[in-house]
Amino acid sequence: MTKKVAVLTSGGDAPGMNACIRAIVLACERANYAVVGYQHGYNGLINQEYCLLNNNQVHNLIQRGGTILQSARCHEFKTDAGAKKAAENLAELDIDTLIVIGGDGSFRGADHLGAFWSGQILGLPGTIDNDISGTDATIGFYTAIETAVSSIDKVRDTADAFERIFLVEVMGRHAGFLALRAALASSADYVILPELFDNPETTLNCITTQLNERRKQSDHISYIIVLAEKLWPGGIDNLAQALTDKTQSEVRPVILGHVQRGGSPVSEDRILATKLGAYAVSLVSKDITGVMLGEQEGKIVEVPFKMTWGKSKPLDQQLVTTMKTLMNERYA
Ligand SMILES: Nc1ncnc2c1ncn2[C@@H]1O[C@H](COP(=O)(O)OP(=O)(O)O)[C@@H](O)[C@H]1O
Ligand SMILES: O=P(O)(O)OC[C@H]1O[C@](O)(COP(=O)(O)O)[C@@H](O)[C@@H]1O
Repeated sequence: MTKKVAVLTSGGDAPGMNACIRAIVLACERANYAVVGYQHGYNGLINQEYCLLNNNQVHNLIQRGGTILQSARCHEFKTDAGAKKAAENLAELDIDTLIVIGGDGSFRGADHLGAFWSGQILGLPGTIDNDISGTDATIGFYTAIETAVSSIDKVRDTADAFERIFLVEVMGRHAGFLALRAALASSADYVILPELFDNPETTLNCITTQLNERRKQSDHISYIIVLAEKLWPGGIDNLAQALTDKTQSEVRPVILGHVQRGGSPVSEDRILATKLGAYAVSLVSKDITGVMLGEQEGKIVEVPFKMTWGKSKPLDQQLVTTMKTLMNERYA
């Protein structure tokens, strides 16, 4: 074995992380590199908790959600002592390359580790939120959209049957990528996004105006509002109450929650994960470190870790315009 590669998954798990691990293991086997899987995110690095990976472990894996290495958040890794311990453990195992599959927090961690360990560190974007600068999409994003859309389709069935207003909260941490796409693809009536949120009163007035316009057209309407998480002051129940008070209508809140993190990855996530995983292994022994590998317009790009969380990634402006025309500003 000429090189030793380690891989871990960190932060919020995302569908496609397993597909990525599989690609790394198979590409390493082809290159005759040994592969170590650290478990429980950065906790595994600090506690020297690992397993050897070969093609037996990754057989029949590409379609499975979650991550066979488990994921976690790890406060100790943010300290110098934690990162130093991780560096010692990597040196003890003679690791040449560490591949971190995770979100922007995990890349801050990877960057921090680089101050204590001189081995090669590569990052692969894995999060349902798609909130990482430097890549058009993240592993898990497409599956989470499908999950949210199929759930909202079901909500619409009961919303129509009862002619009710429904609020559906989707994940995204502080970013609206998932909410915007889920709302458009499920033909929701209104979407409340962090990037465009003005204030509660303005938003309530817009929704009420829309409802009044719709009621002029028909006495029997249902109405679906998609809400990005952590956005409405006091949470989704407060919004439900405010809407009930303002419209005298029945409003029901639904929080999709962690359902959006699970399930079998859709083909776009499997392909992105496979492409980036195999490409990461092709960089082993090259003089490239401290970068995330992302995809921009179909091409793989190498983005320094510091650029992945630096500036906030903009929403697709064409989608925003479409959303405004067909949804939020339909009667403006
Ligand atoms: N500033 C930081 N310094 C060192 N490690 C960090 C830093 N920020 C995050 N991490 C590590 O990365 C882990 C995952 O980050 P988190 O933000 O929770 O998820 P994600 O990677 O999905 O964005 C954290 O639990 C911590 O171990
Ligand atoms: O699993 P937890 O700790 O409740 O975290 C929930 C958060 O994790 C996510 O599902 C994924 O976020 P990260 O990928 O940044 O970890 C967010 O959408 C959500 O806000």
